[in-house]
Amino acid sequence: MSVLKVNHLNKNYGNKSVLQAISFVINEGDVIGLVGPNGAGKSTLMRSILALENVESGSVTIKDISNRNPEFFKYVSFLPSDNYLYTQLTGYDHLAFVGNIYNIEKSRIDEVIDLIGIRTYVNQPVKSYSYGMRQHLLIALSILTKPLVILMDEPFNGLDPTSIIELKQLIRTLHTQGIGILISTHNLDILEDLTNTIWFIKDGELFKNEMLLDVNDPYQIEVSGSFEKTVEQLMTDSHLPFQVIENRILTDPTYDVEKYLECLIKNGVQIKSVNKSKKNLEEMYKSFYEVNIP
Ligand SMILES: Nc1ncnc2c1ncn2[C@@H]1O[C@H](COP(=O)(O)OP(=O)(O)OP(=O)(O)O)[C@@H](O)[C@H]1O
Repeated sequence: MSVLKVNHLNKNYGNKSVLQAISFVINEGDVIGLVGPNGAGKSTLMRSILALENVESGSVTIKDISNRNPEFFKYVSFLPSDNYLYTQLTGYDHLAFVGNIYNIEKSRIDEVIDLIGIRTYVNQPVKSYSYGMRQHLLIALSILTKPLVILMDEPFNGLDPTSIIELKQLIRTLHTQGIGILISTHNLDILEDLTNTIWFIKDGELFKNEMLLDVNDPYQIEVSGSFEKTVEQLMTDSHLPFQVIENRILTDPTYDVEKYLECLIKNGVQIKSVNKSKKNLEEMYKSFYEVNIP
């Protein structure tokens, strides 16, 4: 079910168009990676969704409630890349403050403290927190209201490997609870681990990854079982170009995949699966943004 709807958003800074007719929908449980080079407009998009920017045109709604209506913020929360915390106050003060605004029970605050694992320091002033501890508090604040959608701007920055693993796990848990998550990050490896849905921003336009799947990508044929000749030998005999990686054969996209299958089946090789081989995200990024590294 669709939750957040962004319709035809346009945003300029002076004469410069930063967002151009951006439209999309975030559905329940979506985990979407938002990728683009520095200055591409990722933060501007998030800030525009949250009505922190005046946009030229377009609309943003959740459950048909506009982002111009304060009720919108019951359902959407933001994990900012900048650390907006009051250093004299404790972590608990922050949670209680937000809890007060939204009438949240103390038991929910306790639940979140344990879920995010900040119990040992939540009563200390934020000025004594490390960067990672502050990030954990921001994450706790972002889920306190049980939002339907969370926007995360560079959530992995400054986290140690343990915290990265924990945050990835938390994102997976939020996903299973049906929360839609839009994550802006430069960390392609982490993103690739979390989701297949990657959106690229380029020159103010949004490109969804479905558009980037290349019809010329090779197939991967996974095989199993024992056979007289090695798979390498079979492929060589068939004069079909191929690569073998463990028990997977990568086809040459200029040849029909059926030819490979015919040859394998004829020789008694068991086919476990046939998939379009997805380029890894770094390769997709390089080809989309025309990054040439000699
Ligand atoms: N307040 C502002 N006034 C004028 N131009 C701005 C302002 N904020 C952002 N911009 C410009 O808008 C464009 C998009 O910036 P934005 O911060 O959204 O990019 P980003 O993709 O989040 O970049 P990064 O990966 O570096 O965080 C950039 O060209 C930037 O210079």
